[in-house]
Amino acid sequence: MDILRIATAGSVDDGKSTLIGRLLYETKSITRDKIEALEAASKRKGLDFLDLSLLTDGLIAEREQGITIDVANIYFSTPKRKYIIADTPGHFEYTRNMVTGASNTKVSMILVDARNGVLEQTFRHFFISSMLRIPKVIVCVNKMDLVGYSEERFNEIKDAVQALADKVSFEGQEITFIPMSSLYGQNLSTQSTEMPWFTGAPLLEELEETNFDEIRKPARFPVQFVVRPKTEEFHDYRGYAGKISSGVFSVGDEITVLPTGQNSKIVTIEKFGTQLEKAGAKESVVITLETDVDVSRGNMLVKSTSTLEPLKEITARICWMDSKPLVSGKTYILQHGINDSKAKVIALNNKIDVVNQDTIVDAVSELKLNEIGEIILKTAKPIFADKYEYNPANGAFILVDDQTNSTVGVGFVL
Ligand SMILES: Nc1nc2c(ncn2[C@@H]2O[C@H](COP(=O)(O)OP(=O)(O)OP(=O)(O)O)[C@@H](O)[C@H]2O)c(=O)[nH]1
Repeated sequence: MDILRIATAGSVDDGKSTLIGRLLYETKSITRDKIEALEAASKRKGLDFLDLSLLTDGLIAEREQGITIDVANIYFSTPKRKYIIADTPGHFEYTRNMVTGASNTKVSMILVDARNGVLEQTFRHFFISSMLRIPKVIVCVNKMDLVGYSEERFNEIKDAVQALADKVSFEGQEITFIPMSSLYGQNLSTQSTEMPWFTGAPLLEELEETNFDEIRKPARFPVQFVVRPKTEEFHDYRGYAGKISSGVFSVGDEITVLPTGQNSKIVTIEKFGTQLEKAGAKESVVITLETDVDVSRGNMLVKSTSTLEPLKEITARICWMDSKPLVSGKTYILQHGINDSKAKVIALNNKIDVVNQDTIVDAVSELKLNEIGEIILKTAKPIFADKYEYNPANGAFILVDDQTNSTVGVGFVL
């Protein structure tokens, strides 16, 4: 069954947990015992209605103990498809956690509290959704009950968000606006009774209708391990084990080994002892080749029809995650898939001005915690990355501080 992966974002108290909780409730994704636990927990809080926000994360017990979880994947399904919602609270975690699932996140839901309208966070979330090339953004204008279900207020917010979108969205990105009340279930799984002026689809229908043909991505296979059994029988065997990062490889495909540029042909693709005709992104396989080429851990096999140029100088957009700022001239460890290399920041081109909702500020001297900017890196070893825009699965990397060993930035190749 088709799986749709959704990222959610909003500011504190916009009603994200309530929205997701209600979506689970209305799609009957919650078991009877959980509803009973929810009723009891709501009652203990002195509420005379179901506090659906407690459902999110499926962590009622933990919530009661006051434990907060920074990211949770929530699963539910309808007869049509399965859904995975990545619920992430702050903007910082949002960036980091979205990056890991970014290449297959198809929808980003951005919540706006109808009373507050557009905030700095809205711009940030919009910007990140666009930067991550998420094809569809649904702007959920929530708490419409608190503004009298006003069409005028909805249009005001819609215009303001559209103005942000005009600045940062990419060609082909779809943007949809839905006025809703998560608390009262207006425009969640059914058409709102309070907002007859809204002619669009409710949220669930919008999600169900979302359809993205997986664009053909270039085939990339980072070699994690060379299989060379030391027995007589398998004396000549050479298998290359790893996880396909994007695209599809088939038996008979002409491939090129990076960085050597040697060419060969795929003879077998094996997965857990089964021979496959072809395998695609995220599958862990062992590939054997027709000729004896020089392949070692960290090399990459690509289809010869869509090979790539190894990079030693990388222009990238960086989200900075460390309290110590990024400065020009400093050297970090760049980790791209299973490969790493020393990388020196040779230029800091610009940064995003979130406060003034502008995309570019030139001539910057540093990138502080949570700032996003464009830099140029020089690496000691070649990196086999695609442009993120062209192939997200092979276009992102992290920067690690070699002193503290912590991840200090996430980068997207431009
Ligand atoms: N009136 C009204 N209140 C809502 C609506 N949606 C959520 N709320 C209330 O707003 C408050 C915050 O809701 P949550 O769902 O916890 O918000 P959140 O965005 O998940 O908040 P964090 O978990 O702190 O990020 C709660 O008191 C909800 O009951 C709505 O549509 N209308």
